[in-house]
Amino acid sequence: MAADSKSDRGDLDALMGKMKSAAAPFRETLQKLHRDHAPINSGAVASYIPELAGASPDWFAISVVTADGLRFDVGDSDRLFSIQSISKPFVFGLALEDHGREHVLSKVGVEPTGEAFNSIVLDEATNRPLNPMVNTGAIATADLIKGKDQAERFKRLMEMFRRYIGREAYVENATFLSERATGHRNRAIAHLMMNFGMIEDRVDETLELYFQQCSVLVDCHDLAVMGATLANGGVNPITGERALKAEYVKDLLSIMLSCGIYDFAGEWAYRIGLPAKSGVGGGIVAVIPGVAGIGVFSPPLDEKGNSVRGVRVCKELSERFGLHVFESGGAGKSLRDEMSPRRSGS
Ligand SMILES: NC(=O)CC[C@H](N)C(=O)O
Repeated sequence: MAADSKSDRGDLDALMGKMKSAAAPFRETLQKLHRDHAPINSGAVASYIPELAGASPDWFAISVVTADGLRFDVGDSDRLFSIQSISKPFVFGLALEDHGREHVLSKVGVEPTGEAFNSIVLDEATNRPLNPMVNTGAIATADLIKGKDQAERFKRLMEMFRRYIGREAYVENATFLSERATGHRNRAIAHLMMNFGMIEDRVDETLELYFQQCSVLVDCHDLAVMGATLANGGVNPITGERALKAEYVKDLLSIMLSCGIYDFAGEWAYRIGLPAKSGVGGGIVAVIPGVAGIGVFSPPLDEKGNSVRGVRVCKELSERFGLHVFESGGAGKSLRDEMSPRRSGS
């Protein structure tokens, strides 16, 4: 997308949150981004979970929420959909809070798989799934969530999502039941891991919890708030409530950067360079550390299970604003520093 440097500057100001009055040009940029990407008609809506097949390929939203609480929403930004795999880093964060880093890492690794999200590959040398962003590792992570019984584990999960999205979190029952009835591959994965002693023997409970976390309803704006919460050191910038201990924010972001986009993660890190997570419901959350969260929602997926429009919108935003976390300009003097009013002291 071509744009003169003057309007880029205005967009940047809005993104920086330095002047509330500069918000309008950035909103226009997002509207144009939405208009430009709406005609894309490649990709296919996920259907392996029957309930997802009813999504319209035309639903499309882009949201950005800055770490200091400015909000930008275009398109179908309040249409609810199931969070699916985007739940994975956030549940991983709760497991870290429940057990600490070393115990969690003894149960699930942090190596990219280069495999599809539902791959059955496990690290037999260390007796762990490879990372918490693929189904094996996410089921092992759900196994770690503490609670005296299933109800309490579920409540703690919902409470965690509430802190990130700033309102009560709900599971969409139809999606949950649909995946529970058809999730034979995940069931097989869980039993295989139980056989190897990678997870405890409450396998049905843990699978329920995993299917429930995937069925949490969010809209695109919620995704941006979740991303902004991570961008803001774990504190939800809209409610001011802490959702994650500050010490674990980097755990989530590093694993999102290396493993969040499955077998496209390497290319994503190279080209787009933002910690991110996608889900088969069509959502993508991306984080500009210290600056903002980005949410994109569009159900048609590419062959790797990532939203086609979502990947393209994130790529365009990253290139246009130089958002790659390793953007040249110097480690200490990066654009990110300039973009954060608090860090730059302005
Ligand atoms: N990539 C995804 O979003 C996958 C999540 C989905 N619930 C599954 O387990 O298959």
